[in-house]
Amino acid sequence: MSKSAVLLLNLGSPDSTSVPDVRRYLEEFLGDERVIDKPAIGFLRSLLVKQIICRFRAPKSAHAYESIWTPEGSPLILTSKQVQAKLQTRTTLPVELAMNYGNPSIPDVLRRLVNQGVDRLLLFPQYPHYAMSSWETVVVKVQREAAVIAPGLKIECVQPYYGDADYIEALVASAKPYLAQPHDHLLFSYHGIPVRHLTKADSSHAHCQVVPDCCTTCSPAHATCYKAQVTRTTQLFAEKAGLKPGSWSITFQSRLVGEPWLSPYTDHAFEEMPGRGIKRLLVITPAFVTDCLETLEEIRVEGAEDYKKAGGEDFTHIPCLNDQPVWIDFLDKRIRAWQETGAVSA
Ligand SMILES: C=CC1=C(C)c2cc3[nH]c(cc4nc(cc5[nH]c(cc1n2)c(C)c5CCC(=O)O)C(CCC(=O)O)=C4C)c(C)c3C=C
Ligand SMILES: [Fe+2]
Ligand SMILES: [Fe+2]
Repeated sequence: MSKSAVLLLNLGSPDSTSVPDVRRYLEEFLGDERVIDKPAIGFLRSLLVKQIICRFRAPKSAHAYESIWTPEGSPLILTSKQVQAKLQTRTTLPVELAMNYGNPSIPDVLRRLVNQGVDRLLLFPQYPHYAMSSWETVVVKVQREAAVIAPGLKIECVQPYYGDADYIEALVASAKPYLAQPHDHLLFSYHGIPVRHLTKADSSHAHCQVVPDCCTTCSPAHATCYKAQVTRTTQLFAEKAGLKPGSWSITFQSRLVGEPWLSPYTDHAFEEMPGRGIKRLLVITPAFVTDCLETLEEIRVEGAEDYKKAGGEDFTHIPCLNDQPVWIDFLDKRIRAWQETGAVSA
């Protein structure tokens, strides 16, 4: 008899905030050829990542992690485990959790599933949008590891759900109490990626950044276009929440130096918005379903500080979906649809 299971996937965190642990984590993460994909020659990339980026970045990142760390560890891992536990109370299928980098690791979880006799697995990336550096890399990693550890395992994968009506409904419901507060503007701050990753993901090389208004002009390229997908999430949110035109905008955060990343940049917006009369700001971060370093430190701590320094008065970050009932409902509904009909998209 066939035995199915579900695997929740997210990015991962270092094991601790010590500089060696953070450096090891960054080396694994940034050493991924789908995250930092230049230079193309493997050993040159490894040299760049290990010797230059991680060496200098690790102490700064360790310090940032210290500011958000909980007594039980990384907020991203802790919340992901809470989601796993809550979801497990809703379904008879085993629900597992793995991180692309660090622990719980993909090979460890695959071994456990094989020992339980699981032969059909639903991957559920905790990323609403496709990006080579997030959705694609974690799915490819599971497939690559499974080919060795669990060659008989049938793997299926929930497709990016950036436009799924249930996902938008969950996001709007979670934001509702904050939208009811007096505010001047709602900023959608998405994790950035290098612009080059967009054009690389467009296999036609004839749409993204070529066609005017490429992200709102219908194209098969949108199946792998991060910018088109975050634009769609935002438009659908604005419609569902009844936002007034001009009362919201999109920016991109968390860029590294060295090449152009998606713009406008979130940190620039925090600095210039108060000068335009935006004194009460709401920030939502839908690229992350779980609060993590990038939301808790970069937005809630650093962002609020920069915004207030520039003359802003009131700054609120709307928490990610985390383990809120609306998010568990969404995950549960998609898992049931797969169990009943094999559907991996809405
Ligand atoms: C080339 C660099 C990076 C790309 C491309 C990138 C894309 C990307 N990342 C996420 C989600 C998360 N990123 C997180 C942290 C983080 N991201 C980068 C770099 C790139 N990300 C770095 C160096 C770090 C580590 C922290 C730091 O040193 O600043 C996190 C948080 C992890 C945590 O432990 O809390 C998440 C989540 C997505 C969705 C994405 C592409 C869209
Ligand atoms: Fe990132
Ligand atoms: Fe586009």
